[in-house]
Amino acid sequence: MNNPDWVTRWKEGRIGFHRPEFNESLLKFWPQLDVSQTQSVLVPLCGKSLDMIWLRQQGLEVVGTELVEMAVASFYQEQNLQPEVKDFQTYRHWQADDIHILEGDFFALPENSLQSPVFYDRAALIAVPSAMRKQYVDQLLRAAPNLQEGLLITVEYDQDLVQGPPFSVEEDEVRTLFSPWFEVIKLDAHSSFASTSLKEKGVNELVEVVYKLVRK
Ligand SMILES: C[S@@+](CC[C@H](N)C(=O)[O-])C[C@H]1O[C@@H](n2cnc3c(N)ncnc32)[C@H](O)[C@@H]1O
Repeated sequence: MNNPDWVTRWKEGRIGFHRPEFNESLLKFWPQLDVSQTQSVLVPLCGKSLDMIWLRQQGLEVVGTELVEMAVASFYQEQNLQPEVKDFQTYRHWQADDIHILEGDFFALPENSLQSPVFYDRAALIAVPSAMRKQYVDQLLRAAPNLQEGLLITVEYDQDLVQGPPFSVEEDEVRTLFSPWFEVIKLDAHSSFASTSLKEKGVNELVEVVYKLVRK
């Protein structure tokens, strides 16, 4: 995972993954999670996703993690929130209105530093190159060992047409990665929009796949 590339992408505005509306699958499938007792949700590799606003509107504390300062600053600015910012050893903690973002390398977050019992992964796993995906899942559980449930949204398309990210992550791989810890339940698969940059490279259609993960 090349961190300078992400900084450059944000600087140059190459953020086709960012959506100006809430994710429809989040709205549709979040109620299928058993979140009635949950107070906090983890959003790894959160960018400036509006989905954090929707999750906050459900009464949850939101804890995002994001590498790029510009993404974090833009999130709070665009939401007219004035964050408090504190420096810790491996990350900077931003927070306003119970939306916390840990700015820094997700892979460097200390063990047990995240307490949320639920996570929401949209375009996080699929942003990670294949060689690092096991490390991503290991680190998710190392930093947030109390995770009990998650909603995971991936994409599948012909990876021969274009290098990711986003990477196409097939169901078999999702099962291999998560099934040591979670029951993997496929909730939905539907065709979805391809960003302009993917379309330019010949990807006209991709399938968005939604999974519910329940800790074993
Ligand atoms: C494809 S985007 C998805 C953002 C968000 N989940 C969304 O749905 O809009 C992936 C995000 O992960 C961030 N990122 C990449 N590597 C990271 C790392 N090692 N630690 C934390 N964030 C990272 C990028 O800066 C980018 O904002």
